[in-house]
Amino acid sequence: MALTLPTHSSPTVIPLRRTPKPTLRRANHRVCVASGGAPLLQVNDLRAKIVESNVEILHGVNLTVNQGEVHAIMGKNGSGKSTFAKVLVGHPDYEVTGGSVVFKGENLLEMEPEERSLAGLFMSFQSPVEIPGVSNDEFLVMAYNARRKKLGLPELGPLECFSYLMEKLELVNMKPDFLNRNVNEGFSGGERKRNEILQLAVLGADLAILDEIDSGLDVDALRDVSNAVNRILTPEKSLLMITHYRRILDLLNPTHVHVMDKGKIARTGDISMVEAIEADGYETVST
Ligand SMILES: Nc1ncnc2c1ncn2[C@@H]1O[C@H](COP(=O)(O)OP(=O)(O)OP(=O)(O)O)[C@@H](O)[C@H]1O
Repeated sequence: MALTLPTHSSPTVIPLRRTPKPTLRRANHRVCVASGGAPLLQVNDLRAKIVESNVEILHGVNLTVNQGEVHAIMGKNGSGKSTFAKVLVGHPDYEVTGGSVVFKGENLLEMEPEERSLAGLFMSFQSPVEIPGVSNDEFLVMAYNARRKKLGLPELGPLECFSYLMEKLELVNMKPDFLNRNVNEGFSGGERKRNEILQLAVLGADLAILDEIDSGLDVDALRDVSNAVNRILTPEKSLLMITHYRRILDLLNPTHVHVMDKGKIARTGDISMVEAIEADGYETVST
């Protein structure tokens, strides 16, 4: 299923950490790639609509994420950030109506949601769902072994799985009791978010998409989650996070910050752009 990589006009930019003033660029302004890793995700003119209503939400998103980069997407409520993330993982509520998405050299849009996950795409949802009747450890072991199989690795037996899961629990600073409980059933909002990061730690991913992982977390939980994400990230792995808040950006140190507006990436810059947003709102950075 390998495809020729398409040309694209994604907003790859050089992070300007020493620039004293906020850096704002038009999304279609093409400059050099900063982090220099191989392209991992290439989104070109992606358009998508809600299946039920036929309303188009994404009106031509362009974005390139290279290996080792940390991207943050910000933007007003309702600008299309979560829709973009959900379209990337193949959520059935949306239909792609145009454009292309290449992930690790393959056409992502041709893959079923499960194939996308096995290929190394992980998404933590804004509101993680419960899976009644399935314990957290059963779910994690099943998903992890499926990923190992896809990678051509032997499945882990129960004892190996147990020690692997304990190591990951420690990474996320979660109590072992959470393994015996059904996935997210009765979990508080913050516990659900922490559990999402446990899933990421267990499964591993080439690209993790975290949709408002910081919402509803207390300060300690936010620090634990950020520490865990920083420890999971390697020079080959990348992160795409959606957030409204500066605090997580300071902890995860994005290489690129994008502003989504009306279903498009309207601006791309570095973390200094967040200062402008916090001072003057999105009007100064939207189209
Ligand atoms: N399944 C759906 N059914 C109906 N409307 C939808 C659906 N999905 C998205 N929308 C609409 O599409 C628009 C974009 O929603 P989306 O959740 O992507 O915004 P967002 O930028 O993530 O917002 P927020 O910052 O509030 O989380 C909104 O107006 C939303 O109501």
